[in-house]
Amino acid sequence: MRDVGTLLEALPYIREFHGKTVVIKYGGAAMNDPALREEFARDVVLLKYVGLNPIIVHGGGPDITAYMNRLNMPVEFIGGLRVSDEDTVEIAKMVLVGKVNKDIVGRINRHGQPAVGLSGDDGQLFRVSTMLGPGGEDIGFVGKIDRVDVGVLTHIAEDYIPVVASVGADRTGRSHNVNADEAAGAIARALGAYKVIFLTDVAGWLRDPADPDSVISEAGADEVETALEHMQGGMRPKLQACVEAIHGGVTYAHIIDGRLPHSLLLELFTDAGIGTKVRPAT
Ligand SMILES: Nc1ncnc2c1ncn2[C@@H]1O[C@H](COP(=O)(O)OP(=O)(O)O)[C@@H](O)[C@H]1O
Ligand SMILES: CC(=O)N[C@@H](CCC(=O)OP(=O)(O)O)C(=O)O
Repeated sequence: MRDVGTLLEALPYIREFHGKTVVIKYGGAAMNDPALREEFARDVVLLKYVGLNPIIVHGGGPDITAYMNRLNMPVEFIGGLRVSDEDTVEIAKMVLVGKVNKDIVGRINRHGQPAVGLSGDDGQLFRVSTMLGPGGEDIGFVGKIDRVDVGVLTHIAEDYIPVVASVGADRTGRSHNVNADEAAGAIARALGAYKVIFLTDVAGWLRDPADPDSVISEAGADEVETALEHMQGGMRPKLQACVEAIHGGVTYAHIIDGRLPHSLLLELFTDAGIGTKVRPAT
């Protein structure tokens, strides 16, 4: 009975989300654990089967750091963004496009839906300009997405699940490393997505980062903007991306715990939402 109850609980959500675009930022723990990687791919395939239009944007920061360590390269983050010289961008591109992207595409394919991997360069999906750190610091070739070619994504999404790696070039063709949260927010905004969902390695946005039980379950974009004035670390680009997505017309942005098996399905299809939900300002 419990199983059929779960299905019945999901039905109104399946109806609500049918045909809607959901941008999913895949990163954190859900990406590092092989069993969770497999479950994530299966969940995404299920979303496509029940009529949603999932667009995947992935990170891979820990993998980039691991390769930089192997090469004895210095690793530095400012405000959650990796300081990126030319060599760092090259490593980020190799790891994200060559390794992580293909792993995700392969898994989704194997679960029964064809996926296509893209970076900002493919079909000129997006163009970037060099951005500064939160205090106006020079952080190298870190890109902010200026323009997304929505046509490329909508075209591909008709038949495939797009899987986007967050590297792209500026108008002169110079490659930049883009934080994957920023990329997901910009893509959700450009597409006018219904939702953008960030999977990460904590339970959500925590009132006290040292207290895992202090999840803020719901916040307006205005409250998030105020908090951003004093925030550092990996949650910063995520919340920034939530605000930008909401300002761009995305209805809801969610930050959820990727360590929890099937967190994506729980967030979308059950009454008890998980993590942090960011809504338009009230
Ligand atoms: N207020 C906060 N709430 C939650 N996490 C925070 C907060 N402040 C800083 N963080 C840090 O942000 C991290 C998540 O960002 P990040 O490591 O970039 O994740 P991902 O790889 O999923 O993009 C958390 O593991 C935590 O260490
Ligand atoms: C500029 C910048 O910070 N780029 C990120 C890109 C990957 C990423 O965002 O990965 P996660 O989502 O797993 O953190 C980086 O180099 O780590």
